[in-house]
Amino acid sequence: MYKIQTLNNISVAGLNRLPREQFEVASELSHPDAILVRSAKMHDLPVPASLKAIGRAGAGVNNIPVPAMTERGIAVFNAPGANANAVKELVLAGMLLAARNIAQGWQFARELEGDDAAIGKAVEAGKKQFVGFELPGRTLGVIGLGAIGVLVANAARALGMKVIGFDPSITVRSAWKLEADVERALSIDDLVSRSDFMSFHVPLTDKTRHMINAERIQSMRDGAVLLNFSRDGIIDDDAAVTALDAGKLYAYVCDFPSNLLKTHPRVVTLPHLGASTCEAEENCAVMVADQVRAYLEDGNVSNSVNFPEIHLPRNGGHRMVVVNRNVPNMLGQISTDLAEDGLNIIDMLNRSRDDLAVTLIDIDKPCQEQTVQRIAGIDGVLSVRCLPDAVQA
Ligand SMILES: NC(=O)c1ccc[n+]([C@@H]2O[C@H](COP(=O)([O-])OP(=O)(O)OC[C@H]3O[C@@H](n4cnc5c(N)ncnc54)[C@H](O)[C@@H]3O)[C@@H](O)[C@H]2O)c1
Ligand SMILES: O=C(O)CC[C@@H](O)C(=O)O
Repeated sequence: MYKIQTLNNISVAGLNRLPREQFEVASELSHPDAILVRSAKMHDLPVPASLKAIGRAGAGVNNIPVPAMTERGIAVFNAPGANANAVKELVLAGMLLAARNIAQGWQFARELEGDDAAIGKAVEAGKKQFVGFELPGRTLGVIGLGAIGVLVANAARALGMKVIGFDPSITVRSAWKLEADVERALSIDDLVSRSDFMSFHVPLTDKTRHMINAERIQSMRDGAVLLNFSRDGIIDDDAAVTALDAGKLYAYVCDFPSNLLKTHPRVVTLPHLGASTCEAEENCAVMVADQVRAYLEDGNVSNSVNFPEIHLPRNGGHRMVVVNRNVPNMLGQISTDLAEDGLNIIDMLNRSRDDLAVTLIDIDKPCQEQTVQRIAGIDGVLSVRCLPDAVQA
């Protein structure tokens, strides 16, 4: 029985991928084999010695101390692309909210008083303050052309906007999906100086924090609109508010409210709703539940942010999963220990990523605790476990 701890509400569709006969799933339990999480911050949480995997039911992993998990041989999975359409739709809504002053107009309408004749009169007198502008012909700059950025760029093209994008590490997969007439910006500075709207779809890292600051805002077109559905911290909010107050920026739409932003007349903040659709919540939960299950049951790895992709079909034998540093002679030492315990390797696969390697070894006899201890004692081995035998179909 594997134990799975949930730190946030995880869609039932995902939890249903973990059958109750094999998985105990609860928000409070001791010695979890895996944790499923959405946005809960894990940086200051103790890490149980039993933990083998973390499944992030979403895209961003800045709430998880990934390097520390790697150091302990714990796999971290996310759900790439599973909520991208949900975010894209909210970004499109955000552009319209800003361009048509929808939030401000709605607030005005909610505060109207008097009988309907009085309201009608106030509407006609007041509406001129909410005159907006249309999207076709305007330029959208998209920073980060991954799962979300590509969808946003293509949707904006379909709305008649000119689109320029910047992503120095764009994948071939994303490049194939991108509409051919999305123009490549030479740099962030090039992009910000030519855009009417800017939308950010990058992870929050030390390199992307405050990627938009006072200096970059000064080089923007007058009346530009910023959209941040990525992470709190990508934009320097103090600089954005100063520029809004000075009339340099037209509007700021973001998914991360704060005391500074929440009541500003030119800011629309939403309570981190980017991925909050039934479809996205289900997609993310199903994807990470399947990935965590595959890793716990078979050692196979898909969509990890710190482990290499590795897939070895179960063709009999008793499987051992070794996570080790990617240094010379690890396989030599592991196979020597197996041989000394009289175990024969019938299948083996080793994959590495950066400083870490995963080795799946199928051996001819059930593995003993003493063998696990010997291999765990090899300098550079981060974790070892023997898996229950696969259920034969
Ligand atoms: N508001 C929400 O609810 C919500 C939902 C999903 C994702 N997000 C955020 O959006 C981010 C992007 O999600 P995604 O699914 O598109 O991820 P992704 O990994 O598919 O794409 C991220 C892209 O950013 C690019 N990138 C990284 N650093 C860059 C830089 N300095 N300049 C330009 N490009 C850079 C990468 O090359 C990659 O192509 C996530 O990391 C997460 O923080 C927010
Ligand atoms: O789980 C959520 O609601 C937010 C997820 C989002 O921030 C992400 O990075 O995928």
